[in-house]
Amino acid sequence: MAGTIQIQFRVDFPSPGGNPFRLDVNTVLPGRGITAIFGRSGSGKTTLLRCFAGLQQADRARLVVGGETWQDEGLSLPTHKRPLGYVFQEASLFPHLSARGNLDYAIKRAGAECPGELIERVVSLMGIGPVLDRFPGQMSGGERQRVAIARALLIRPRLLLMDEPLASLDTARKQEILPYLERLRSEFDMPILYVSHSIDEVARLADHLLMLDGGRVAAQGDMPEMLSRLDLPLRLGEETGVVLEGRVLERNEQWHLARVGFAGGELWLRDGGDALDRQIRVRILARDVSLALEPQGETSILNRLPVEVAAIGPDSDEAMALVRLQCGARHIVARLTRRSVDHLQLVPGKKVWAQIKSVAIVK
Ligand SMILES: Nc1ncnc2c1ncn2[C@@H]1O[C@H](COP(=O)(O)OP(=O)(O)OP(=O)(O)O)[C@@H](O)[C@H]1O
Repeated sequence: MAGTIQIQFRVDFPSPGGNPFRLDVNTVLPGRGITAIFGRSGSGKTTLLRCFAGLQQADRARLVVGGETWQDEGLSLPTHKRPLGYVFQEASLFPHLSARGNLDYAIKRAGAECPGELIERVVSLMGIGPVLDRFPGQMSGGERQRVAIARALLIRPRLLLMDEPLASLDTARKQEILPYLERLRSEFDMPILYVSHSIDEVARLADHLLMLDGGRVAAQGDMPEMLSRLDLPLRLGEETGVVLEGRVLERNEQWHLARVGFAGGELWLRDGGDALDRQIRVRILARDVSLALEPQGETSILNRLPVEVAAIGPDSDEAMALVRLQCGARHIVARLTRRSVDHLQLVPGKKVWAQIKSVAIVK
């Protein structure tokens, strides 16, 4: 299984008088793209990343990255011999060194060849040219974090671990740094494991989603598909929704709208300035989807799609229910009152019309 990441970790934290915790994970992850690790606080996300890095002792451990065994019975590469980058919530830069000094230090420490071209490429990718001579105390939180990511990239890792890299930043700084992470995903062919609490970040960045619950893998799979499942302990409440990947088919200048095609049909949405044929991700929140039995007449709603009820599940709010809808080859989710589900006599297999109030481009 070259090109994959095979993991098996078992860690026990005894807790005298409290609840002991066991991380018990045995799975295979994709060897490319961004895998988001998602789960409630205390589900074991950081412990799992620490196992990857060899920072956490495990009772049982096996780690094979792209065909290379980093850990198995009788073998455990020490942390500094594992070709990985680790980015934490707070950029852990040396305060007495400039950004450039921090990068040089990391390169020397890794003892690896680091060609000038790679340094230039990484500095430009992370947009840190203007701050190279500044010290961490003279940079914004977002700039510091970009330097920390650049530092991780310069050791030419085979795997990048990111533990809530945006969690300490305010919303504006998060928005500023997200495009850099997208470029990182598209320009560096390296698997990234990305721990996040934020479904917005997951929707925007992830290709694959690993859900942890109580130290175990609750589920994993393709990110858009995972977000449409009702059987997972995602508990996103108002933020429940799906992500669809589509292509810009038409841009209407008069109305500033764009027509986007996806595997389940077409949607009109506010033109986000994306060029024709460009691949984009859109997010449809379940609360913005209502259902009708007939293709109704006049309405202000732009998007109305024929769908089939695939499943009905509970919501975190007792008055509400989630309805998973098959829409061509994709799924969308509607959040309705339980009364409406009853009133429309919704059952799996029933054909209805989904009216979508708002579709947002994920950016
Ligand atoms: N060194 C340790 N000794 C004992 N228990 C620990 C240790 N490290 C973590 N734990 C416990 O293991 C469980 C998982 O912790 P972990 O930090 O991996 O969770 P997490 O999913 O990353 O949480 P959060 O989202 O809050 O960061 C928690 O119950 C935690 O208290």
